[in-house]
Amino acid sequence: QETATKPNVIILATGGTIAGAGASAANSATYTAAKVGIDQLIAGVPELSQLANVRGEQVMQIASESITNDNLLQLGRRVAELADSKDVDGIVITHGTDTLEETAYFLNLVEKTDKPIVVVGSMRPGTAMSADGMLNLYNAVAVAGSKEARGKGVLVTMNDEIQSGRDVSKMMNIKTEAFKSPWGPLGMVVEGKSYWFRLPAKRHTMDSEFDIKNIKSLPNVGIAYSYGNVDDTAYKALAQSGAKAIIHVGTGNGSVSSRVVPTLQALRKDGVQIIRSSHVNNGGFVLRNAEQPDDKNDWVVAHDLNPQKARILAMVALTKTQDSKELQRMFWEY
Ligand SMILES: NC(=O)CC[C@H](N)C(=O)O
Repeated sequence: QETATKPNVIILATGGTIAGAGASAANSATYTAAKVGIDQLIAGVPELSQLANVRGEQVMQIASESITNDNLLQLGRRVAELADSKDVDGIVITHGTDTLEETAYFLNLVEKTDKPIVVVGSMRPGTAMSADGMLNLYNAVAVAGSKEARGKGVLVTMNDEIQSGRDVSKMMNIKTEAFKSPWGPLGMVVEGKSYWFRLPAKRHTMDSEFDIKNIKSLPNVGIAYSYGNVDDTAYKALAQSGAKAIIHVGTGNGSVSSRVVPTLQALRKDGVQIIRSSHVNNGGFVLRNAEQPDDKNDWVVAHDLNPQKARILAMVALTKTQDSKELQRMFWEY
């Protein structure tokens, strides 16, 4: 029943394991993602109605490894429309966990609202023993409906933690404690109540210079992974396929093999932006002019952003500028 005192929370469903179904309760890892519709998901957690007036909308029904830039834009535009509505107090997005961190960071950059936006998934399908989706969704609605969550950027609620959508990453599959941030969670949500401990320091949402309403399309940005004995095949192929920027997934401090350096210098001269990130576990901590002379090569560093998050920021940034110095500024600020 609708009441004036409860917040209005919209759940936008996109698929993933939180909407997954397996053959038996023992199937925690073997199942089909994106099977269950949003109305059924909401009906499965009647306690949601104690937290908020909840309404669901099926935006897509996919496993998140298959998300496209067009899907991202479609979701981003719908979030912006709803955030503009005075009948909406908070937005929850159910999402597959594989690319959840990318979508959360994208929305964190482009949504001009201080209303809570919470992205949530699960590691086990609803049909499994000890399924985690119900509680994760309950926590997401609790946070999205709370006043304290306003203005804190896009959030992710998994495993009782409130994480910043900018920082959080799927660090482990299978485990329900899959999502971690190198800088720690922002808070906890327990029995529908949130407990906050820190705030994001980077620019986001209201304070961002990017706006989904001004983004018509996203440019082609590719990722090339580095390792011992790497050659330049992948970098050249990405450039040939029209990449405007290449995220170099370097070793350690985003270092670049001497076998690849001349190609990356040449690609930059041809107009391709080269952005150095790292493949160390948490995304690393890549500093300018350490390991490689970025000033001389006119390259950019991704700093603490992992490669997939660096790709998101590069795409969004390139809708505004083609200048590598501006790009670098954005990589420090977001
Ligand atoms: N745990 C999950 O959500 C993974 C399922 C699927 N690969 C997806 O990302 O949608």
